[in-house]
Amino acid sequence: MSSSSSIFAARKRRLDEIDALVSDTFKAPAPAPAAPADAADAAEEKPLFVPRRQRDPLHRGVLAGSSLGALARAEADAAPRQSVFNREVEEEKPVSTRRADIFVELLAKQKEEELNPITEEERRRLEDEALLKQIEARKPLQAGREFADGIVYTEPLRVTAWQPPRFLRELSMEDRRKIWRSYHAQVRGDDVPAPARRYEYLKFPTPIMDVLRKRGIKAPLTIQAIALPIVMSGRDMIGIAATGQGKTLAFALPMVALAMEAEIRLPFVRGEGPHALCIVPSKELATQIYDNCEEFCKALVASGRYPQLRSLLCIGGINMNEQMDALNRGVHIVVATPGRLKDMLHRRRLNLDSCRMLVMDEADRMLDPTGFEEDVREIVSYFRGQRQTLLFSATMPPTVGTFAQSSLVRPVVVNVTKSSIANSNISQEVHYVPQVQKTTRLMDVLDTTPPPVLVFAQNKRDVNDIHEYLLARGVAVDSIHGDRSSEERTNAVRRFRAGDIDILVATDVMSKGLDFPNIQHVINFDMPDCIENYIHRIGRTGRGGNSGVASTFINDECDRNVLADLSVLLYQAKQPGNLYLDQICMELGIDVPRVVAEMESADAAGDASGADGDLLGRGGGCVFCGGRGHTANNCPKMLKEARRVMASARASDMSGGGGF
Ligand SMILES: Nc1ncnc2c1ncn2[C@@H]1O[C@H](COP(=O)(O)OP(=O)(O)OP(=O)(O)O)[C@@H](O)[C@H]1O
Repeated sequence: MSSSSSIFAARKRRLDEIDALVSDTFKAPAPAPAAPADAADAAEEKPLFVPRRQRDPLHRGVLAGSSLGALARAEADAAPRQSVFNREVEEEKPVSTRRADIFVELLAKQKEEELNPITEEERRRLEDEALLKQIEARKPLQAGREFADGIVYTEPLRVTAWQPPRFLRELSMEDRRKIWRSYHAQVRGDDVPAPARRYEYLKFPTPIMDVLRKRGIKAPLTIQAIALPIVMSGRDMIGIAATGQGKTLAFALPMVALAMEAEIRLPFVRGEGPHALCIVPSKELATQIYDNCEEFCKALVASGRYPQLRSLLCIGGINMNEQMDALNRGVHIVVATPGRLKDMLHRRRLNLDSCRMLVMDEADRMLDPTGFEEDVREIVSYFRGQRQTLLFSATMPPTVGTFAQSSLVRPVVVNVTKSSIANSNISQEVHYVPQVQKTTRLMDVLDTTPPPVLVFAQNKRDVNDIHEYLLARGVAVDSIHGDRSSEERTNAVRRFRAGDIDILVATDVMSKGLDFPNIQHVINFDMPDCIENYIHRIGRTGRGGNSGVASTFINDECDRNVLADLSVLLYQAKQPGNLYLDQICMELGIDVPRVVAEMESADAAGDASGADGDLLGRGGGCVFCGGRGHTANNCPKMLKEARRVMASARASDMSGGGGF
């Protein structure tokens, strides 16, 4: 197929999808039960109740940065600004009609493009630019008081008195750049502290050094060597490093150090704290980080030379009454998932009045408008003073990274993934497996490596089916997904960690941040719906310098754009290709070697330009999900989100409330 006809075919498909969405929107809701005559009269007199969030055109663009968001925002911007006291009364259009307007406009725009084509490249550039503008225009994360008083911080907050040893302080900027280059790291920001090649340079107390030694940790890994001096100096930071590269210590150690220094300076009285807050997307990850911090806190107090530090695990499913003692005495460190933390803040069981460090691990998920952004906004609104903000992740799509940067104070961005975002310790295999043969093929692939093995599937039902299938064959297996109780999830993780089971089957709930000792093999029973999740999933193996295998089943049911992303990723990571992936790329008109060459030359140009390049990958690929085999125009994640937003809008229209 020629490339222009394949582009046309792709466009046609997209038009069809949009047509389907539009016709879905117009679909009449199920007829309501007939109302009594007088009730019907009353309904005619009173305007229908429309929730406030639905009245606000911005909320219809909850999918910030999407075409939907763009159109909704454009609509909001175009509207004349009116004083609260001098407001024209406008006839309110029914919500569903307004939403339909957006789609009609979107459709018209697409059709016009069909009639007056611009070059593919030009169109992509314009769309990406518009998308990034939308993201940049998003309100930064702010505490309530900052918002009310218009406070803008311009200088970083010195949260500890720590300073680097003199010889590091005196290193010239040029020498610092040389060291970063020797680490293959890209570092951007002004006046960035020099990296520390040894833990001794970081001056952590002896009990902390003893714990590191006990864990077999001798020298800082790259992200730790670069990030720790930056974080300890009080700078806001975005740290991007491939999975399993030791990001946790880069923020856990400073959290403990900050809490320790604060407690020594001014001991807590009842009900105070925390000094440091870490929020993450899953309970399992929160537990893992909490355990990490606890080990350091316990070692400090056990030495008899340091005061006791109390940390709190704040996740759903945990009985907070059991932690009342710690809460009453004041907690120094809180590790939380957003839902439970919001609840604790609402009920004033916890406050952030003295919190000076905010950490988000898996930050792209935390700040993604389709993830936890709204929750994070609410949590940040509880802060009462300036804080140091640290964002860590293995992936950072440009839209999220750009927004994140806008919410930090003179941030330093550290990217140690270089051009290859896939972890090179992982051997990646891709198998074409028809849907009906997947389970039998799973047994074959399982036989190729020793346990422990993690199997990922997209749907909870598939996870249950695989679990039962393996159990029936006498395999020591357990499973995790969102519908299993907290207790079942905790047990499964504990048994897998302890080696009581060989195989854990899970949805993506387990794909981010979890660190199991020495996983040999990750099997993707299906291809995830975006390339970021693929990177996180396979990153459960090949961690901390170990090697591992990742096997992925693909077939005609997979999203072709995600397969194109995978093809680029494999080529970039110098992994064996796959004929089926090659064929997909050919059909989509994607020249994989050229895409990779362009990415590498953009990286090289960034390196050569020194301190002011862009580390958030805006040089190519999809600005919405970071995939390199497609652009925002045909981003599967965006399309999926559009469908989700439409479905929830329909549901709320039908129930008469809720909003997005
Ligand atoms: N300096 C070090 N030397 C050796 N091993 C280390 C070092 N630092 C961390 N590790 C080990 O590396 C493994 C991965 O660390 P960690 O979980 O922090 O990775 P990560 O970058 O956060 O990964 P992910 O992106 O998946 O969350 C852990 O088992 C950890 O104990």
